[in-house]
Amino acid sequence: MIKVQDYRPQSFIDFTQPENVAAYQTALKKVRAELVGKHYPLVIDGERVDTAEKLQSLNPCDTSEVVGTTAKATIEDAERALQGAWKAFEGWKKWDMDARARILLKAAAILKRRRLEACALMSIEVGKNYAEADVEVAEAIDFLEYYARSAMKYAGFGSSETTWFEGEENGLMSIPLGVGVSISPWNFPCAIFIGMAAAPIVAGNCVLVKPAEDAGLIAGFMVDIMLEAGLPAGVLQFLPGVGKEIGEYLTTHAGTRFITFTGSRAVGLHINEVAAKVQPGQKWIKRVVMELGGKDAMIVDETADLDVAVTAAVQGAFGFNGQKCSAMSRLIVVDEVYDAVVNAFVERARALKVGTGEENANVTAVVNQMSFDKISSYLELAPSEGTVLLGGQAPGECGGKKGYYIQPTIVGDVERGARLAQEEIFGPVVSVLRAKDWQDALAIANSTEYGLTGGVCSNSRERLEQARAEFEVGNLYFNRKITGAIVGVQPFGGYNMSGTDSKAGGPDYLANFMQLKTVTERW
Ligand SMILES: NC(=O)c1ccc[n+]([C@@H]2O[C@H](COP(=O)([O-])OP(=O)(O)OC[C@H]3O[C@@H](n4cnc5c(N)ncnc54)[C@H](O)[C@@H]3O)[C@@H](O)[C@H]2O)c1
Ligand SMILES: N[C@@H](CCC=O)C(=O)O
Repeated sequence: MIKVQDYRPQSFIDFTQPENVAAYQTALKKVRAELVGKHYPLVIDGERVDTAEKLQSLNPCDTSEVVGTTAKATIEDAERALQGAWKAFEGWKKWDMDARARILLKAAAILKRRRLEACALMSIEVGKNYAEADVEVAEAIDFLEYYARSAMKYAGFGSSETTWFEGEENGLMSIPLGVGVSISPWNFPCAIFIGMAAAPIVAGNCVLVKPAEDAGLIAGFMVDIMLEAGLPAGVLQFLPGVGKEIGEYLTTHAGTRFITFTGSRAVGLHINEVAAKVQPGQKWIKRVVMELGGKDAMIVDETADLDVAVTAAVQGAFGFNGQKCSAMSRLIVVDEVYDAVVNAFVERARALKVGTGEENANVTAVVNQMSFDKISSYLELAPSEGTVLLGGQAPGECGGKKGYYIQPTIVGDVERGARLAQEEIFGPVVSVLRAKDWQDALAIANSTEYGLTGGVCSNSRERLEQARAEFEVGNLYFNRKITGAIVGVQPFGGYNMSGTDSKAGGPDYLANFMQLKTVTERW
């Protein structure tokens, strides 16, 4: 058993302090000097492997800038990585749990030292402002620290309780699954990327990690940290590439034991389907862990503190431009306070500054052309589905820089069945819905197929308790924003079409990557 203090989440950097802003700006300069323009090859069996074709990472806030490149894995690379990982698994599965956990703790220590570099890189690569980048890197450190400690409870024989039976020893062993594929999104390209790799790895599995096409550099940065921390060759195979090519190949492959996927509902459901089909030579049912999208709502009733509600709405809707699965994309307000809440919400949102991540703007550019086009199409739809109260334009430039800029947008009086109220837009666009009363508000909140995050701003104990029981989401928040779950504090994940409710950063998350063996010895 390793000797560590109890897990405590990282605190966040206070960017109201000028010295912290100055430190961030120094890190931006360092990253511009040392990491921008860098190329990350694949890592297969501990070797750096380059490819003829490359993937480019563009700065979304200034699309004339190529931030850097990664290799682009081919099917042959994916096949080699899979075979190599199975070889590495033979050794890795025999490591003591605490020895594996030490590698995560060492990686966390390195990341703590390089915290601002990781932040600055994300400001440039995906347009995160300082606080959003910092919260994410803190989460990445937390995942490493938390999963290292969680692993302890699965170590050895008898890690789960069984009932005593006279004349026998009975016990449960948690054993790793084998080799899996981890496919991650671009919106939390540091924390989710590393959390989805570290958890199966510490449990004794080997993992092929496929980062999102738009955020390969921060992924490469994190892989370097894991290797520096001492991860043996083949345990983590780094395979930047195209989802439809190598992602499809690996999720279909007979040799893939498990898939951990975070991304859109459409891709997730497709993977779920192909993974369910047994391929020739396949000897297991693939384990699939899915974290998908959301259409998350916050309700404000007539008993709420309106200032608390409006602050929560602005933070939940526009943090990282609404590009969070947890983002408040529906604000449901009871009729009695509708005008007061909506007017205050619009005024607060109007004050948000649009600009680059490096300038620490409140709202920056969305990640890529595809997102820009998709969000723009919802902006075109908006006037026919409600009243555009703020924004509504996609200028595609800001301060003389061409980028994927969308104005923070609020659309009032959207009907519950409208596309704006049902489909995940994944940008700075909020639909406001008017509810007759509290019961109607709760019914509206539950009228989607998703079930990820939700919130209630109310001072009615009875209603909060009703929401606790009946609001159909995996993460429910009262009288605060509905984003920003902290590892170990608010285990995260949704149900219904939002995923398999696997609860990243929760006490049982590692069990997703293990199987149990019951062993009985008659004395
Ligand atoms: N529930 C959560 O915890 C959570 C967290 C973050 C993001 N998300 C969701 O992720 C989405 C945004 O991320 P995105 O745009 O990167 O999602 P996406 O589904 O487009 O892509 C996610 C990953 O899947 C890969 N991929 C694409 N097609 C594939 C295929 N056929 N086979 C295998 N892999 C394939 C991509 O290359 C990428 O790495 C949103 O819907 C958001 O809600 C959910
Ligand atoms: N865990 C993050 C959301 C991750 C999805 O994008 C939050 O709680 O806001």
